[in-house]
Amino acid sequence: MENLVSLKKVSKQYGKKAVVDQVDLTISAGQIVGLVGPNGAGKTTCLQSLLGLTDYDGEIDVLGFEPKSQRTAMLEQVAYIADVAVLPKWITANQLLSYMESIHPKFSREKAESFLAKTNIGLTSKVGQLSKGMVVQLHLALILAIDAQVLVLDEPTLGLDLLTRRQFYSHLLEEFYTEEKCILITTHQIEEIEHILTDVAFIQDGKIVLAESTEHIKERFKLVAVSPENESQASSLKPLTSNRLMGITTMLFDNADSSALSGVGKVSTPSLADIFVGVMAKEVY
Ligand SMILES: Nc1ncnc2c1ncn2[C@@H]1O[C@H](COP(=O)(O)OP(=O)(O)OP(=O)(O)O)[C@@H](O)[C@H]1O
Repeated sequence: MENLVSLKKVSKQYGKKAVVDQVDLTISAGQIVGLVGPNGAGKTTCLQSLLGLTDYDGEIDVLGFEPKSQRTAMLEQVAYIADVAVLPKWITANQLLSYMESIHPKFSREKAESFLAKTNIGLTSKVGQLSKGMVVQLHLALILAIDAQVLVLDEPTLGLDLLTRRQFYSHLLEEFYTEEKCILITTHQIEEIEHILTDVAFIQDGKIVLAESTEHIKERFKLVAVSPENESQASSLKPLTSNRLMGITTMLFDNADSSALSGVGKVSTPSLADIFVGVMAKEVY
């Protein structure tokens, strides 16, 4: 697989604090990577570094460009939705399309219009007259109409209702994603994107604490509902976390022997959210 994005030992300090700390990450064509971490973990700073929006130490390569020194050329091939994305209230959808057409060589007005035709946004609608969800849809129409190989999304569905969030991700897969492209996405709502992710990177205190394909991660971690008589035996297998609810103890294991696990209870595959909580707990305690 062709590498589209790579970060090598990337760090960023604010004062004495390293908010991004020696981050290594590569993203290849066809990958949809979730960068997941608690508030203040360094997700946005990582994205800003790879978009050349902030200075950093270390090496970043995006489609052969160095973001710090070749930002303008790089951004012709990279599309980006920021969590603080703001469009001016007075502008109409039509004016926005014309503006994008005039500044971006890879923007297709036809694509944007066909996307907007599936929404309630008219070409004469002003941004100020749209709901929050509609503004995100308008933004998405602009982004999806750019023939970019790399798409970077920072909390793209923040503040949207469940239906609009689902719609956002299905549009993303249908209208943008192909095997030649990659998507890097940060979100707190991991349950909602786990079905579309090919890979996940967990970040805490600026450090990547786990980076794996979702396929491999689900083979590696197991959840076991342990019956009371097997609790001490299960504990000796060193679970990452242990939770008791209505008399049943559920333990999360990382790389434990599968026959030993099936000997102490009912084994199932955890969700990415379960794994995230387990890995973060291990890093904290
Ligand atoms: N301009 C800045 N000056 C000083 N500190 C900053 C600046 N920008 C970010 N930080 C700090 O860097 C750390 C990482 O912030 P960042 O926004 O990257 O986190 P995040 O993982 O995106 O968080 P969230 O999920 O809350 O959006 C935080 O401790 C934040 O306070």
